[in-house]
Formats: sequence, structure tokens, C-alpha cells
Amino acid sequence: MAVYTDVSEGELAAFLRNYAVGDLLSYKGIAEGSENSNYLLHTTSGAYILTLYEKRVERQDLPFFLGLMDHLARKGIVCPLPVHRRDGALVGELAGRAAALITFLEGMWMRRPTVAQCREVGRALAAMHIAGADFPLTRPNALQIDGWRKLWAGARDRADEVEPGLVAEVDRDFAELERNWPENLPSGIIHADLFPDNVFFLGEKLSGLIDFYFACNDFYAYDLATCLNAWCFEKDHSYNLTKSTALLAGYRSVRPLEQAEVEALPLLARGSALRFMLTRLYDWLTIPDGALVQKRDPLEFVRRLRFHRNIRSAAEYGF
Ligand SMILES: Nc1ncnc2c1ncn2[C@@H]1O[C@H](COP(=O)(O)OP(=O)(O)O)[C@@H](O)[C@H]1O
Ligand SMILES: N[C@@H](CCOP(=O)(O)O)C(=O)O
Repeated sequence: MAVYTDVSEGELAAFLRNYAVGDLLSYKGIAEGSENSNYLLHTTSGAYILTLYEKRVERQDLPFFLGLMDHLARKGIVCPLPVHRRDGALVGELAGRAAALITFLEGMWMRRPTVAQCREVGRALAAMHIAGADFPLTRPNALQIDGWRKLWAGARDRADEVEPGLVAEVDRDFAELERNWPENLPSGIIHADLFPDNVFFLGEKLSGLIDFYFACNDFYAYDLATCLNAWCFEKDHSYNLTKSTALLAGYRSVRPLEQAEVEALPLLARGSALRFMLTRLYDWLTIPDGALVQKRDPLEFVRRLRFHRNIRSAAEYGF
């Protein structure tokens, strides 16, 4: 459960008086997510999500994230709309945190996505890349190699407690990724965390994308590589080629890939696996036991790293 910050009914009611959303009827903490504190609210005008921004979200980045949702929604990407306060601002303050209200999206995320749903995700990712191309704000990816280094510095000393030999293994990955990371691939706005829990479906039909709080400017193909990691491995850690073939085909049906992007995919997928392994490892080692947060297993992404290390050509992903 991700509720790091408790909110009292009194302070929430006072916070909501800054918005034209009617009176508070009910609210409850949401038992999903891991980065921010989220509450589902019902007011006399409808349902909303209240987010209190926690450790990995910089306040100065909020205009980018919230503006991006607004931009994408106007371009036909179904995603939450930030609600303006009466004074026009999108961000307020609640319980000592920066906080925002966004609209509630119908649908549910898929714990076992189907092949058809993987194809839909590929299409939606490409549509998002195209829709974001004229978004005027930019944000560098804070979780690129330099950011990974900082996480590693905070976790390296204890990494071998989680898996013996992990320090040496990850040090080698860093060296190779730093040496070979591509420099010039098509880039623009990417979601950067399009995991199944951030994509809603109503049946087989994709009904919306959420959680733009890692969005940034980076290679489009890196976002695609993250989707391969997030959608195409089964619970037993096997790679589902049918799903990845569908996801890639869905993506390419909306935005064709350049040959350089295809060729870079194994390295990008490896980098993406390292990135998610590192945030998970860092949290695994630093979030106290008993906190109301579900810690995610870093070893799932150590296995993905090993898988991508053995890929010899992008064709093995299902092109
Ligand atoms: N706009 C929304 N509509 C409906 N549910 C939402 C919305 N935004 C978030 N949620 C719910 O809150 C959960 C956590 O949101 P998310 O943005 O993924 O949090 P975090 O950034 O902490 O990971 C989601 O899994 C979903 O259940
Ligand atoms: N997707 C990341 C964790 C980020 O959490 P989210 O709830 O914001 O998607 C992972 O799986 O490590």
C-alpha cells in the first residue's frame, strides 16, 4: 500500500475548498502504487484522485507532469486531467506535501495481460510518443545512467546481501552500458514507467494511461524496451515471445521504428532492467519493514538483466 502521508478529514475538507469540486463525501487511501500517497475521493461532483508527492518527485517538475497530462488528454490520449484550483494553480499544499487533484479514470489494470492487451499497449505507447512530440516543456531523464549511479552508490554496499555476487555483476553491467549507450536515437516525451499497473482496461480495450511521474525526454525506443520488461515476462520469469511480438507490432503499426532503434533494443532493454532493479534494490534496502508500502522484488529485474545480456540480435524479441 502506498500511503506515506496521512490526511485528516478536516485538513482535506479545507484543501478542497480551494477547488470547485463540491463537498467531500468520502475518501480512502489507495492500496496500490509505490511512489506517492494516493487517495480516492468522492465529492458531490464526482470521483477524483488526490496525490501527495513524495520522495522521488521534485516539486519543480510538477508543472511538467501535470501539464503533460493536460496536453496528452487534449490530443486524444486517455489519461487523467489535472483539476485547476480556484486561483488557477494546479498544485497546492496538504499535510506538508505538494498535492494535486486529478480526474478518476474508469477501468482496471491487468495482473495477467493477454497478447491482445500487449498489442494495445504497444499502440498506446506509440500514440503517446506522437501526441507528446509538440509538448513545449522538457525534462531530462533523472533516471538515466548518472541517476542509476547515485542509486547504486546508496545500495552497493549491501547488494550482496540480496544476491551473493550481485555487486560484481552490476559493476560489469555499468561498465558495458556506459561504454555502449547510444547517443542519437529518435527521442521526445516518454512515459518511462508504463507497467501494467499504469494501464487501465475495460475488457480487452485499453481505457487509459496513468502515473506520468517519471515522464521525461529520452529515446522512444527506451520506453519501448521498458514495456518489453514490464509486459512480456511471465510470473515464472520466462520471456513470452508471443506477447513481445504483439507489443512490437502494435507499436510499429502506429510509429514505425528506424533500423538503429531496432538494433539498440537489446542494450536499451538491459539498461531499463538495470534502472528498475536499482530503484527496487534501493527501496528494498531503505524502506523500513512495516511501512505501508509493498516493496517490489529487485531480483525479478536481475533475471531480466541476465536475459537481455544473452540476446544476440533484436530479432529474438519478436521482430
Ligand atoms: N486517475 C486515476 N483514476 C483511477 N485510479 C487511479 C488514478 N490515478 C491513480 N489511480 C489509482 O492509484 C493507484 C496508484 O497510482 P499511481 O499513480 O500508480 O501511484 P504511484 O505513483 O505511487 O505508483 C493506481 O494503481 C490506481 O489504482
Ligand atoms: N514500476 C516500477 C515501480 C514504480 O511504481 P508504480 O506503481 O509507479 O508503477 C517497478 O515495477 O519497479
